[in-house]
Amino acid sequence: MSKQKTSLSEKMARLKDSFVSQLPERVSELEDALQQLSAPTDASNPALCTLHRHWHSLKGASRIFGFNELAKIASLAEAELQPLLESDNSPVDADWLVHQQDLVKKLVLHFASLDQRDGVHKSSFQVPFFEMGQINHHWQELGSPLIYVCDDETEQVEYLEYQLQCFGYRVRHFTDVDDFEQTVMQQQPDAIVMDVHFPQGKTAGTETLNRVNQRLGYQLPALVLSGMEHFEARLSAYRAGCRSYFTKPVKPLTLANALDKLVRKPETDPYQVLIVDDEPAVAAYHSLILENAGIKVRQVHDPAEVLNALREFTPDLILIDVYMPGCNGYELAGVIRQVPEYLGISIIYLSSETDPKKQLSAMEVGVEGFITKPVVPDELVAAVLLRAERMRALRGLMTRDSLTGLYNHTTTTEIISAILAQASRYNEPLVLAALDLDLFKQVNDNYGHQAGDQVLLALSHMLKNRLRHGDIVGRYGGEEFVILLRDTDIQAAHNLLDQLRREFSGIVFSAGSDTFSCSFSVGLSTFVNYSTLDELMHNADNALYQAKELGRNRVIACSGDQHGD
Ligand SMILES: Nc1nc2c(ncn2[C@@H]2O[C@H](COP(=O)(O)OP(=O)(O)OP(=O)(O)O)[C@@H](O)[C@H]2O)c(=O)[nH]1
Repeated sequence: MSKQKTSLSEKMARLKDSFVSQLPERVSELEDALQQLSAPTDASNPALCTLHRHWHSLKGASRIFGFNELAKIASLAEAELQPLLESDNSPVDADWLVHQQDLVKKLVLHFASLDQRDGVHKSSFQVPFFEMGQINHHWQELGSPLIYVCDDETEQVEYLEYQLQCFGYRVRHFTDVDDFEQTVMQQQPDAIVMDVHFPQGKTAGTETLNRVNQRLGYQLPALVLSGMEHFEARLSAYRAGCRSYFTKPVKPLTLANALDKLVRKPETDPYQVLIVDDEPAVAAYHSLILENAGIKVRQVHDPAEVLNALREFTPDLILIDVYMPGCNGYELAGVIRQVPEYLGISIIYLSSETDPKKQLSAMEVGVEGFITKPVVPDELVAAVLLRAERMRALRGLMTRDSLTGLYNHTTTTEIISAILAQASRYNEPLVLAALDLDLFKQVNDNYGHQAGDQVLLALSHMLKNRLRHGDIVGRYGGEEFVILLRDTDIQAAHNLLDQLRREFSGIVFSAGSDTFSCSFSVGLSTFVNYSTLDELMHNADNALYQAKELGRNRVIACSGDQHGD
């Protein structure tokens, strides 16, 4: 068992112990509620509600921690309460009360028998469900993706290697399949571009790939780039796990897009979930399950605190318990839905309520689903991931530019403004770059709008691959981009953008039989404490204007900044 699994099961065992140690308190709460009901009063309903809440939550927690007998007793008691709750203020009869008290006694007896069995709650705690798949963090390494290109046609490959580097890939070239095999067994790349035909055989390339996959025990992300078009070559590629097959010559952008799909990093920001449950142990239990799947969780135990929590924590999804004191889950969902900014957040009930009618009416306040406790951990993770992914995808449609996938104008402005406010507080050095493609109208006019789109795609591709995770890139307008480089001074920003400028102008685009290149100009401005986004943009735009005036294809820093062209 891995270290992580051990510590998880330890945490789970601690939660279970804490549930057990709180049982006497739960029993006295039940006894108090029954005591109140036995006193002759007109207002029996609030006491009935309290009693119902105690039984209900005991049922849920007992099921979660595997105390089935306790859960059965609580469930029976809860069912007996139901008709009384549904009929307005009908009196509680003596027999009914005695039966409820008997159930509490039964609970106490069962609890005592548990306690006599030495260490039962510790040793009986099994967490086999934590054997579920761990998140693959293989992609999250720093730097540009590393590509192995295995092809014995040196000239063609050198050209391709250069082009892929312009798109932000690191490339290592092998002309011999044996060399490739030896290296790949020691260091695996992010993706492979493999030829099929080598001196060792007609399908030696794909056979090598197949063998490597078998030796490693998993499939490396790979695609085939071959001069051969026949079926045997394609079949061997498929058998080696290559779902993409390109015949030479291939456009560098086409290949870069295919590689992008192979090496695409999953969302680097973990999904965020807010759990609202008045039972700290139950909230902690669900929290552990989700955290184990790489999800970031915040717990709130008092419904009145939810709006405060939402001001600091932006969840993709909120999981709400239904039965809570003061404000039930349905009411809380309604309150959250009153706030327009939170209308888009998915809300799911996590409750032991199994009555389908109640579940259905609970969803009327704009709640997306009902997960019944006790949950199967894998199912909870799957349900949460599914909705969180959808939520992110919807958010993506609103915040991203549809052609390039970069932030759109509005979102870029919002994100950069928020970062500037933070940078003022921490004195973080920042540089804003305004980037504009040169003579782009001519590209469209000479080679067509589609060719122009390819240039925009290539540029955004390069920027995404080459900038650091915390940097912000947005498509500000048609052929204008804005970049915020964090924790960077003007000199370093100048060097980086100048390097990108040189590489980008080296990309060869093709339109029909024509080929062409394209360049861009950049204006830079530095962030000084208290400067606003408008000021920064204004300064960067002035510098960009100068760059265009001076002949384009250059990077200029705003004259107030130390570094010129
Ligand atoms: N293909 C394509 N073209 C676009 C898109 N958005 C804007 N454009 C084009 O970008 C061109 C911008 O042209 P101009 O503003 O005259 O600038 P320029 O030709 O790049 O000249 P300089 O900026 O002075 O170097 C226009 O022809 C727009 O139609 C787009 O999404 N796709």
